[in-house]
Amino acid sequence: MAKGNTTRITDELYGYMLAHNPPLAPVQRELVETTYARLPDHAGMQSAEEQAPLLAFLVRLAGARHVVEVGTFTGFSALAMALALPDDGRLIACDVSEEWTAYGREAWTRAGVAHKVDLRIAPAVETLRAMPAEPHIDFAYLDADKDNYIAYWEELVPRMRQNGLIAADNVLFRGEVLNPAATGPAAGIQRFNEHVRRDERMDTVMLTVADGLTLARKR
Ligand SMILES: C[S@@+](CC[C@H](N)C(=O)[O-])C[C@H]1O[C@@H](n2cnc3c(N)ncnc32)[C@H](O)[C@@H]1O
Repeated sequence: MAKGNTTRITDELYGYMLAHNPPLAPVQRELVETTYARLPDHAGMQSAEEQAPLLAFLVRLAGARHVVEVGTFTGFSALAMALALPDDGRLIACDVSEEWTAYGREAWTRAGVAHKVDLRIAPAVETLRAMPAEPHIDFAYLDADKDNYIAYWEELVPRMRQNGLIAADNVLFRGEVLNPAATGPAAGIQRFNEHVRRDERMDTVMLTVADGLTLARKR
């Protein structure tokens, strides 16, 4: 075992970690359960439970008012960020699915945060390109189609204000990043990770949170 790789995350230890995080609000828990009950074939796309308090923490740490999410699905990560935003904060949530994001709309309304979420149904590259070009985004969460991660990154980075944060999900892609013959989304993540590593506009750190999470700060 490599030095530093000291703690194997068993199910029991994972449960311990969750139990020592802020608990999900009932509306968050219900959204997780509804997603798994209604969309069992797709629910694995939902961000991991511990990412909800982490995203809320990062939104608050960044003092964010302008947040962008690329990949909303049934709205779990958007709900966590919207709950953490101040009342005049705005989250632009990008997705292509009316069907999946409808679950999110319902949960955001029940949570009393729907007024903070501006859902844009369109390919996310188009939504990002239509946003003001100057640096104004405080926090961005990247969690959509992996082949386009570099395109999303290139639209986001110039629009991030100094010290603004980007969190990119699935950067370990269930370990497939190690596969030299990887194709499809895994290869997209491999290219993205190399691209990010060389980007001198941002400070970056890759973490073994959930399926791998890269955090980046605009210099
Ligand atoms: C991994 S899921 C997002 C999970 C979500 N962040 C959550 O925690 O529940 C990826 C989402 O990206 C969306 N997506 C895929 N291609 C897209 C594109 N070109 N533009 C915008 N959204 C896209 C899918 O519809 C899907 O809802």
